[in-house]
Amino acid sequence: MEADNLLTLADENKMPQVGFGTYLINKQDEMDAAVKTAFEAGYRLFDTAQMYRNEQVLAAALNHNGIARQDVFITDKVANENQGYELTVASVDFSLEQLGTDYIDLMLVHWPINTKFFDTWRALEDVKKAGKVKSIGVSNYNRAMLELLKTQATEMPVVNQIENHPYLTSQGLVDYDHAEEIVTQAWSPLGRGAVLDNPMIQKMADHHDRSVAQIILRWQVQRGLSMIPKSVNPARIKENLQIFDFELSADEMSMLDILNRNERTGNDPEEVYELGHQYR
Ligand SMILES: NC(=O)C1=CN([C@@H]2O[C@H](COP(=O)(O)OP(=O)(O)OC[C@H]3O[C@@H](n4cnc5c(N)ncnc54)[C@H](OP(=O)(O)O)[C@@H]3O)[C@@H](O)[C@H]2O)C=CC1
Ligand SMILES: O=C1CO[C@H](CO)[C@@H](O)[C@@H]1O
Repeated sequence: MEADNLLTLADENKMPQVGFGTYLINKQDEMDAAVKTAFEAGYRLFDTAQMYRNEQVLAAALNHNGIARQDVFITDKVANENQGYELTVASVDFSLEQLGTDYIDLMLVHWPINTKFFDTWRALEDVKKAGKVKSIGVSNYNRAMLELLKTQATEMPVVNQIENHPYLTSQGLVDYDHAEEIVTQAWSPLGRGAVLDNPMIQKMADHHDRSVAQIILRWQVQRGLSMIPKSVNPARIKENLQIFDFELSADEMSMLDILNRNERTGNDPEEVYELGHQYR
């Protein structure tokens, strides 16, 4: 895979820092158009999940656009309902079928669930050993969950995909991930639009002649995070990757850092861990 801005993961695999989120893109024509624009704009990472029910749609879109498997990095996630040892292994096989491939670049545990915690991870370690996935990671894990995983894991996750944007900076977790050589990857990096009308970020955007989204994504790049913004709008798909040709000052970075409100748009990982419930 040739791509700009590759990060080297702890297992030595390479992953693009900015990827393309596909949640809620389920119609084939919409996926075809989004993948075309994204690939042409330079995206090489595509983020899907068993829960999104769009693995097959994504694979078809790559085919329809003549994009070779080895030219992209595919992230997938084990759905809550598929957790546990046997179900996880079977679900990875099903995902491979849906994606029409014999390997997945990065497979994540979508959410931590107390009763399935170690068995699901052991299954991912084994499917990696079997060569079905190149790298393994987690999503929505806090520090305590990562510390717990360490007590029994043979190998640790190389990526922790978490909700992260200016209203939910989770700096303590980001620092912990970094110290443990785990790449923090921001989901909903634009807070699903919730941060886009912030008047202070707008002033910064005006100063740089950029959009608010670009300022936020650039802030994440300079914090060292990976991110997977989603858009179906061609202009927005492109602008979300045009963030490597300008820089925010230390003062601008600090200003964005202090906007944190610990405000989630999605589920609280601790609640999911305890209750093992499905998504809201
Ligand atoms: N691991 C997990 O538990 C989770 C993972 N994810 C992953 O993260 C990806 C991204 O998160 P998502 O929740 O989609 O939220 P995002 O923060 O990426 O925001 C997407 C929303 O912002 C709009 N948007 C995108 N770019 C711009 C822009 N430049 N200017 C203005 N509006 C913009 C989009 O609309 P439009 O399409 O019209 O441009 C869409 O409504 C998901 O698609 C999924 O792959 C998401 C949630 C949970
Ligand atoms: O990946 C995801 C997409 O969004 C859902 C709704 O918030 C999340 O629960 C899920 O983790």
